Amino acid sequence: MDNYNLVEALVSHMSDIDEKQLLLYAQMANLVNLILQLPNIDIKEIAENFSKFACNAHTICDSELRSLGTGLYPVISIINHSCLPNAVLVFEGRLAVVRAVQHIPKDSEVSISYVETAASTITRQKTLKEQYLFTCTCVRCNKLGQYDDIQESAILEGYRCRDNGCSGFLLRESDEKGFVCQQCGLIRNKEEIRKIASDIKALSDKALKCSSSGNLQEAIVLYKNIEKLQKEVCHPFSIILMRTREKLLEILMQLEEWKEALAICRLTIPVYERVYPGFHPLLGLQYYSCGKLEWLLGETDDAIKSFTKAVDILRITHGTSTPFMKELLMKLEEARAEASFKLSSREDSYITL
Ligand SMILES: C[S@@+](CC[C@H](N)C(=O)[O-])C[C@H]1O[C@@H](n2cnc3c(N)ncnc32)[C@H](O)[C@@H]1O
Repeated sequence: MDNYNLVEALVSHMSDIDEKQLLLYAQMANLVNLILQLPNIDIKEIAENFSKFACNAHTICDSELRSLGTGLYPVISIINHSCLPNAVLVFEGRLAVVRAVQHIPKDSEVSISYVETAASTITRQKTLKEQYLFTCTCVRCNKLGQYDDIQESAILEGYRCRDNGCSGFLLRESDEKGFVCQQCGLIRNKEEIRKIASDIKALSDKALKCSSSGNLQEAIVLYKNIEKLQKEVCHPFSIILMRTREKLLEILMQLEEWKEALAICRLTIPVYERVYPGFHPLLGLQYYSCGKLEWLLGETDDAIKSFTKAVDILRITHGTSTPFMKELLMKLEEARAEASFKLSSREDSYITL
């Protein structure tokens, strides 16, 4: 590396990590020493670099945010985290690009998110503390414990009301026997929820085994059953239900079950809009998937709407000059051309009649 002095300046948190982790880094450093056999090697420095890597490295993704590996970008590592960031980090090949997703006033700090933002405050804070060793005090985290934050967490990771027509969220009853809907007051029995949760767990274990062993047909059946059970217990805007649908979508796409895939993709959109608001790349990409499925299935007008929404977001997060964006813009143009061709053929047939 030409600019090792930048690595030297990175935060390592060596004094904050626990003994078990320290020992692991020391063992890894010894292994490096054994392999390299260099004279004057500083084992402590190598151990410290492992620690630096853990809290400064970024996941390198392709344009569709599929993970490709991990890399240390010392200049990008200057950027702090926020759960409501004003910028995103994307990769163009190996090149790391930070793009603003909102107006950033002069002299204010640029922030990106180190973690999945679609999670409750407690979950986000736990991940940040464990991996990056700090307590986040961003605008979202500062609401921890306030009614809005409790409501948001209960919607994202909690349970739904027993009445299917009610969109309320549930909180634990003071005597811990069940959960009370904060909208209609209905009580949901703890045992009923526990039973469904344990059925979901058993099915999830099986589904995971099936999908990793390539038994996709069986996996689909199991994920559909999981989705059915989760719909009974999870709030309609639950991210747990959303993750199951993402898994279903992924397998349906692999099996080329386009119609069912589109139905599932459409179900995820309102949840994505809620949990990835503004110019979030994941929302843009979900619109893009939706558009591709609609176009494939001949639903050209809907495809144009979805591609347009994808372009509106992804031109901000991904720029407009990458091959990925050029392909999306071309698809939008082709869909528009197809729609006008369909329209003119319809008009021609009216004239003939
Ligand atoms: C990639 S570095 C960011 C740059 C770092 N602040 C520095 O000065 O070198 C990640 C580390 O920065 C600190 N950090 C990042 N975001 C933070 C935030 N929102 N609040 C407090 N500390 C933060 C944490 O110590 C974290 O482990």
